[in-house]
Amino acid sequence: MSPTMMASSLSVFAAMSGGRPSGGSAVPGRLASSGHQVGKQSKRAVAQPLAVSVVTVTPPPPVTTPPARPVVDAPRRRGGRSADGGGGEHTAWKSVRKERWEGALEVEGELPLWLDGTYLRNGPGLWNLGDYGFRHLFDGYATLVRVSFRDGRAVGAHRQIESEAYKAARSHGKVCYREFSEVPKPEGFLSHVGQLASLFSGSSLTDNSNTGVVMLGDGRVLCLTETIKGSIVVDPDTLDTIGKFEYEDRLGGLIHSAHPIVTETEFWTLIPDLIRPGYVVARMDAGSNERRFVGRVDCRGGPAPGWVHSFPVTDHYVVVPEMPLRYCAKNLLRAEPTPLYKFEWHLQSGTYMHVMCKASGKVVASVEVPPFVTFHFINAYEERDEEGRVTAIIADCCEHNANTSILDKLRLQNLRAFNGQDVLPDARVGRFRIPLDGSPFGELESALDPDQHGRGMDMCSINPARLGKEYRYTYACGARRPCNFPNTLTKVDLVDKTAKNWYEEGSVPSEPFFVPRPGAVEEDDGVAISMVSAKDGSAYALVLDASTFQEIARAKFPHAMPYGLHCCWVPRNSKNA
Ligand SMILES: CC(=O)/C=C/C=C(C)/C=C/C1=C(C)CCCC1(C)C
Ligand SMILES: CC(/C=C/C=O)=C\C=C\C=O
Ligand SMILES: [Fe+2]
Repeated sequence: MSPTMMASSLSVFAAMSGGRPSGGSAVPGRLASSGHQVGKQSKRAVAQPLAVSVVTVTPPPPVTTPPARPVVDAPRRRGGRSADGGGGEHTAWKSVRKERWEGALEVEGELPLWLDGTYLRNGPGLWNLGDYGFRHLFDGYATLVRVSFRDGRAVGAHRQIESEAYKAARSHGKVCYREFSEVPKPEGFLSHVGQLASLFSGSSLTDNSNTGVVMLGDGRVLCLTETIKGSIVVDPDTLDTIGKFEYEDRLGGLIHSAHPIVTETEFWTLIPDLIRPGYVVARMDAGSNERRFVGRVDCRGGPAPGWVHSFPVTDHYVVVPEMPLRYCAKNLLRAEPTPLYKFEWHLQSGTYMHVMCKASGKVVASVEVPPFVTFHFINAYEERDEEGRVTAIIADCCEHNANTSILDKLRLQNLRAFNGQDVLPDARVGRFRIPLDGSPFGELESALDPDQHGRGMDMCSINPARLGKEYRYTYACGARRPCNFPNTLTKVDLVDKTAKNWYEEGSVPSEPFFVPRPGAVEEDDGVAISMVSAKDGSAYALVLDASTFQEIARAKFPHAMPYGLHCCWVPRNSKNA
């Protein structure tokens, strides 16, 4: 690729800074259209549509399971066959077998009567197209799961999100957009040129919103990934894909943090700027589609901003992390994945934490910290002295001991290949202290002995009432060794520095999502809900008492369910009800 082409391709990854486009003229929200190039190119391919099973709505228990019809679960040419000694792959890593399903769930135990609303979980649940298997956990097409609780009963459902990327793959039987590691195969020189052109505009990037699901302050439910075009509005009851969430502003950028901070009144996001390395901090009011520029953080290291899958806020500040695991424009354009996919490890460039005042947009601290690797920040809060002055920001994250190998461990081949060996890299609750007195350095330490949670730590939640405030508990996935993936649920007490753990042999639990009891005063008064893929191929929503961390009930799906990522809670009395 010529330097000119590379420069123009970079421009589409620039976020507007200070209200002006930085280094490029593109307004990517406009350019990222329906993937015209992809459609044209795909016409030549032999259409290989995926079979789609019909929706099944079953009455309350007893539940009869309709015969599962494999739609997309065929032998892989790539992506790895079972290497678990012949017992078959764990269903956590097998593609969802039905396009959509709904039905009553059999409940074991007693669901609390106050639990009245809908738990939603998003995640990459479909990793196969015909006989082609995807490479990485993060590549899968989004599967949205719903468990609605009322009067001690539970109804479950799941459905594929109808992103452009998924619909194109379904009609053409192949990957048509750039996913986390998968890239559409070029068909000859001309289409290769077309691909480069579409990359420059951003139109070849995926809108496969397979990562998060959030309820905005106005009740709209949004599924998200790291591409801005992959912000998709869904109906939490039918799981219908309603349409794209259009950001009605000129902030630009093609990628953003997968985890905005969402409250009843606002939405905070980070938009990395790959041209002039930095981050734009933006805020959107509930009920609006317009992000407003708040401020900009310039990177202190280079050559690109650090990956910002998530970031934390306090009541008055936004914390902007600058990890040595940085975006890499060259890798974004490659056809084949590199060991760190779209990223590069730049230890020598330094590691920083920046703090921006929410009200003024001014950077009030920028400190160097020890290197770290995280996907997920847990929470942050303001440390104050006796006079009530803020002296420092405390920020906690699920920290992978500055080791990027976790990305490789999340390749499907590795996840499917568990043979009893302990191969999950150690992780911990990393606690940053960022002084606000102008000191150049911040601290990073383990918040508790990582052995308390088996040295596994990711996929965290907190009581939303403690967002940005001093807090005591986080719920996350931990480990019982040996394992190749977090296989426990853990409740971490950051004051006592202890953890309570839930474990069931061979089970793969997903993020334990905290739902507060209405009217609760205590921070841990509520439940933690996790979807579990069990060793025997069954799947259920596990409801733990968040205080004791003991099981209260499980609501069983009549069929297997794959692993999934993040969740949200839609209370029955929300604007959606
Ligand atoms: C599931 C999860 O945690 C992360 C998903 C990340 C994705 C899908 C990232 C996708 C990207 C592209 C498709 C191109 C631009 C770079 C990058 C943000 C990595
Ligand atoms: C599932 C995961 C990490 C597990 C490792 O311990 C990370 C998911 C990241 C995206 O949301
Ligand atoms: Fe995430």
